[in-house]
Amino acid sequence: MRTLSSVGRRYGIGGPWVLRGVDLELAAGTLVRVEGTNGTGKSTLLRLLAGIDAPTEGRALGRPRTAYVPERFPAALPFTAAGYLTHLGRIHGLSRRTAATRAGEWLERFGADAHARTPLAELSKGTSQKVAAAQALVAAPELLVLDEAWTGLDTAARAELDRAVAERVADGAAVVFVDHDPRRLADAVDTRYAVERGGLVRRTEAAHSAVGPLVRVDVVGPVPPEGLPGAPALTPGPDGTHTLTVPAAHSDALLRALLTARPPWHIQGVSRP
Ligand SMILES: Nc1ncnc2c1ncn2[C@@H]1O[C@H](COP(=O)(O)OP(=O)(O)OP(=O)(O)O)[C@@H](O)[C@H]1O
Repeated sequence: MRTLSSVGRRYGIGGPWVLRGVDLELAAGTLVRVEGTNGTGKSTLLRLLAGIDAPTEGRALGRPRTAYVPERFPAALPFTAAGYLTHLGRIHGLSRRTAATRAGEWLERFGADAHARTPLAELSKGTSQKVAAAQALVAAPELLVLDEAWTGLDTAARAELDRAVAERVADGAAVVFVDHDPRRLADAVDTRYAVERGGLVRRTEAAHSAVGPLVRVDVVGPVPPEGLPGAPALTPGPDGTHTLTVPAAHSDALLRALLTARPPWHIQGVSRP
């Protein structure tokens, strides 16, 4: 339904390649997680998949009806929350009445119905993030691309977005997401990819939840090397700290690798997440 074929992307003439030689075929009715350390090109990949950016080389094929939630939602548009969602629904081909009904339903599902008539520019960050999620769901897209769409949502809205994703997949859509929580939708993910050194690596091991309990390791050190045991999910923290999360079966090997790394790592703590 959407395919990237030998895709490369760089910004500016002669700039470094952010992605190169990327092949990816999205299938209908699948949930795909994209991982990778900070700045590796996850957002770039998602924008290419969503079709709001074009490859510098290679080809992006397939034109499913697509919706996208960016990392930062451009909220400074002259609409109320409900007006904006209705407008987007109309752009996607819904009748005015259906668009307005769906807009109301999604605002309610995300717990933002009290702000239906609030101008976008006056919404709190959390509510704006709810509108960002709602705008992507209003027209039941065939391809849904979520770039850290859970960030900034309250617990209930995060759970609602999990449900909405599961519904889209059950309805035959492809959903691609990036999220810092390694457990996000772990039971439901069909395929995981990591963006590494400009390429895309398919993760073959099962999703974390399927391999038992997780271990969390808090470390301070340089940017983590690639290829650590257990393919840990990485969350950067303040002041050079990182949190690595791996299946418990890989934690001893991971700790050994961190302790013997050059330059060395300082392990601050090991816990159950
Ligand atoms: N519009 C742009 N113009 C110039 N450089 C860009 C642009 N967008 C991204 N980049 C660069 O491309 C590289 C990859 O960025 P990208 O945002 O895709 O990574 P990411 O993995 O999503 O990062 P993060 O985890 O921090 O969101 C970075 O070096 C970034 O500075």
